[in-house]
Formats: sequence, C-alpha cells, structure tokens
Amino acid sequence: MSRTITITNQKGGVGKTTTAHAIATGLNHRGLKTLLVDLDPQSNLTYTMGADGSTPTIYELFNEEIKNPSSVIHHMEHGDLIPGSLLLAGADMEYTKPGREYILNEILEPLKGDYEYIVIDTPPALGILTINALTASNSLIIPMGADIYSLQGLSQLRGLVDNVRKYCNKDLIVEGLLITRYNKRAIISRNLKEVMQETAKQLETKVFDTVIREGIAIKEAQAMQTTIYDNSPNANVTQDYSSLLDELLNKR
Ligand SMILES: Nc1ncnc2c1ncn2[C@@H]1O[C@H](COP(=O)(O)OP(=O)(O)OP(=O)(O)O)[C@@H](O)[C@H]1O
Repeated sequence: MSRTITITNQKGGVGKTTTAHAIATGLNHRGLKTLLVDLDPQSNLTYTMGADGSTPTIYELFNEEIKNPSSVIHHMEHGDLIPGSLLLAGADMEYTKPGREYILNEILEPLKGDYEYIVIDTPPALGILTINALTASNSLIIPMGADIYSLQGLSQLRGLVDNVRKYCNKDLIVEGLLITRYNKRAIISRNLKEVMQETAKQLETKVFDTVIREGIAIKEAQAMQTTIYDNSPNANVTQDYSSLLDELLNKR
C-alpha cells in the first residue's frame, strides 16, 4: 500500500528540501517506487531533480487547468517528480473556496496505486500549501536544527498538526523530529536534549536516533543535479540518510 510522507517545518533553511530529496531518491535506490511532489514555490527540489523550468507543474493541477495528474509527472533520471511552481506563492490568496484543504489529496489519490511512497516538500510557512500536504499525507517528518530557536517554533507547528487531525485528516502521524545539519563541534546540551524529547512527546512522536551531519556532499550533489548516493556513496551525510531510511523502514 502507498505511503505519503510530508517533510515540513515553517522555519526556513532547516533541510526540508534536502531531506525530501534524500529520502525519495534513497527509496528509489532501494527499488521502492517513489514520487516526489514539490509544493515549495521556491522549487529548489525541482531544480535538483533536473526539471527546472519545466511545465506543466503542480500549479496547473491546483488550478484544474490539467485534470490528469499522471500527465504532469516528469520521469527524471533519479525518480518521478511533480515539479513546483513560483505561481503557487500566491496560494493563500488564490484558493479560498470551501474544501481548499483537500486539493492536493484529490490530485494524489489516483496516483497512489502507482507508487509505494509519495514524498512532499513544503514551503517554510504554515499556510494552505502545508495544510494541503498534511491533509494528503499519512505522516510527517520535521527536520530541525539542534538549537533552542528551532524548538520554540515547533509549538505553532503542533497547533497546525492538531487542527489538521481535528478537521481534515484524523489519522495523521508524526514520524519524528530529525536533527539536520549537525556540526559535531556544536555539542547538544543535556538540557536541550530533554526539551527536545519533551517536545517530541507533545507531538506524540520521537526524536529520530539518526542525526544528519553537515556535509559538503549535500551541496555538491545539489549543484550537479544528482544524488548523494550516486555522487558520494561513502560520505558521512550519505550514511546518515541511509540510516534514516533504515529507521523509517523499521530495519533497525
Ligand atoms: N546536511 C547538510 N549538510 C550541508 N548542507 C546542508 C545540509 N542540509 C541542508 N544543507 C544546505 O542548507 C541549505 C538549506 O537547506 P534546504 O534548502 O534543504 O532547507 P529548507 O528547509 O528546505 O529551506 P527553505 O525553508 O528555504 O525551503 C541549502 O543550501 C542546503 O544545501
């Protein structure tokens, strides 16, 4: 059965796009058919997948200019993609009709039989695009920095998750908090660890055992529009994302 996972955090630059790309391309590498959906108007994921500037995009699906979602899927070297669009930057103003939380869910529904996993990247905001992603998903992963500011922002995200569960998607699960861009010189204090565990508990989830380290391999793969698994299979950060996949797939 297909599983849809959203990668989200309203804080910017915490590694959402990097994590969405690493998870989806990693699953594809393991032979699991996976679709990436770029819901972030910045469309960095679309660029990294090598489909920059390509139409049609998710925007034409949101606007019902195109009704068949299969025709918007780009079959790229490292996996299938529904590209993002800068035009979605106005989504909060543009989509105001009742039922606007369910647009993405309706788009993805007919595709679920074709994929084992669907991975959605979201913008750094708690607006209608993120609500659509959470409504269409089985679960979410929250990438974050190992710092107190990152934790403070999570109470707003928790509020949104609670509301999505209440009104749109009662079965939504939080897979876990994922520490990303970790620099081993920055020691995580005991106090911070405790606050992190407490925050995870409030979200009815855990902090992933896997910590994603900072690594130059990330930027190299992004610049070359390839994957860390192809470009730097032995890099620390590649091992970290592999171990995250093991954790996700319950192999640890
Ligand atoms: N583990 C890592 N090691 C080194 N650089 C990283 C790592 N993870 C992410 N980065 C870099 O950090 C920057 C932000 O990452 P990314 O775009 O994935 O974050 P984001 O949360 O999606 O950002 P936004 O909120 O703007 O959508 C990028 O330049 C990316 O290359």
